Amino acid sequence: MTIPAPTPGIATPGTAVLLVNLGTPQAPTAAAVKRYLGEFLSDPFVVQIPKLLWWPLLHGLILPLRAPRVAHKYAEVWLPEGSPLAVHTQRLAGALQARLPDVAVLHAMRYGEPALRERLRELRAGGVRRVLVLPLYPQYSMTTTGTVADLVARASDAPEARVVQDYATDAGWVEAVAASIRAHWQAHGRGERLLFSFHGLPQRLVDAGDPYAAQCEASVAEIARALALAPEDYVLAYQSRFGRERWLGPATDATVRALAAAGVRTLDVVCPGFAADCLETLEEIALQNAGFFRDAGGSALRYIPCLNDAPAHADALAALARRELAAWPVAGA
Ligand SMILES: C=CC1=C(C)c2cc3[nH]c(cc4nc(cc5[nH]c(cc1n2)c(C)c5CCC(=O)O)C(CCC(=O)O)=C4C)c(C)c3C=C
Ligand SMILES: [Fe+2]
Ligand SMILES: [Fe+2]
Repeated sequence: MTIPAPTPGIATPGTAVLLVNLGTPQAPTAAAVKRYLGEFLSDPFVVQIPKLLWWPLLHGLILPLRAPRVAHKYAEVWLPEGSPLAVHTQRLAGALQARLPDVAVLHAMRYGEPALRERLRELRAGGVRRVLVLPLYPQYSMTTTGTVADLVARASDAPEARVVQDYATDAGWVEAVAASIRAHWQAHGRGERLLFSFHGLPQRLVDAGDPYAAQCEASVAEIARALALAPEDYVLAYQSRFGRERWLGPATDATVRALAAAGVRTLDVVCPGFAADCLETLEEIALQNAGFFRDAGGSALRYIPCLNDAPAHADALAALARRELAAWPVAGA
């Protein structure tokens, strides 16, 4: 880890910005997926089943059955440099560092490597006194941002920390997403319909007060406004259901099939809940759901990539970080 020498500027010396993403396996193999999913699905913020019931089910049934199947899917989207989620997250941190020369910009993962817990320890040991933690989830959920904030709050040997809660309607981020959609239309022509697909969540959590669904709706409303879309131009759906209980709806796969059955031939899909392309976008949307659409009579599902390390994305997040740091009073200053 290199921490830049203190220079006068927007931030006090000893300040860092830490981008945090979910995490991903180290390799597209069943063993690596088992290790990663084991940690992820053992987090009580993600799965709320009592440990005594969940543990045997997870380790006896779910991981042995799911890991080989999911490893095969990872292999289909794996990049020469590694897992797409890891590669794009690391590149985004680099792009942010170039825009914030006065602070150290690093990335970490909530599950797997580089571990958030370890990063916080390293920052403190490296002389960083304040860290702005920026979870790469535009919309807040207790299962994502919530568990990052919980780990940060419990980390005793960490710098003083602030956690960005969400940026679902941040003007810079909204414009970056809208610009990526415009660029896609420019390159490929405009599809008959635009589908906004977000990662799903158990309905039970939304009913208990998780603001995630409301924030997804707010993001869509702002992006639609930026693009001057009419209500009939677009739809919102939720993907990646896991387990048997009811999840937020409508489901992306059912929506894609219904649109094709209703006569839509070209469908554009964007996933504004994901900062970086990953298994859920590159495999589930661009491969699997594209197949569902064709099988139901559609001609082409055209996937619009995540913002990844696009300049407009890095600009928006750098501006967000600058604002957060400027609003953070320095003790004794
Ligand atoms: C109870 C299960 C899950 C909840 C709740 C959940 C919420 C949630 N997840 C993301 C973002 C990502 N999830 C990803 C993969 C993934 N998610 C789950 C389960 C839950 N997610 C599983 C089991 C998996 C692994 C893949 C699989 O086995 O199907 C990823 C991709 C990771 C990668 O390596 O590419 C992301 C990103 C959000 C935003 C969210 C709540 C809003
Ligand atoms: Fe997930
Ligand atoms: Fe999935």
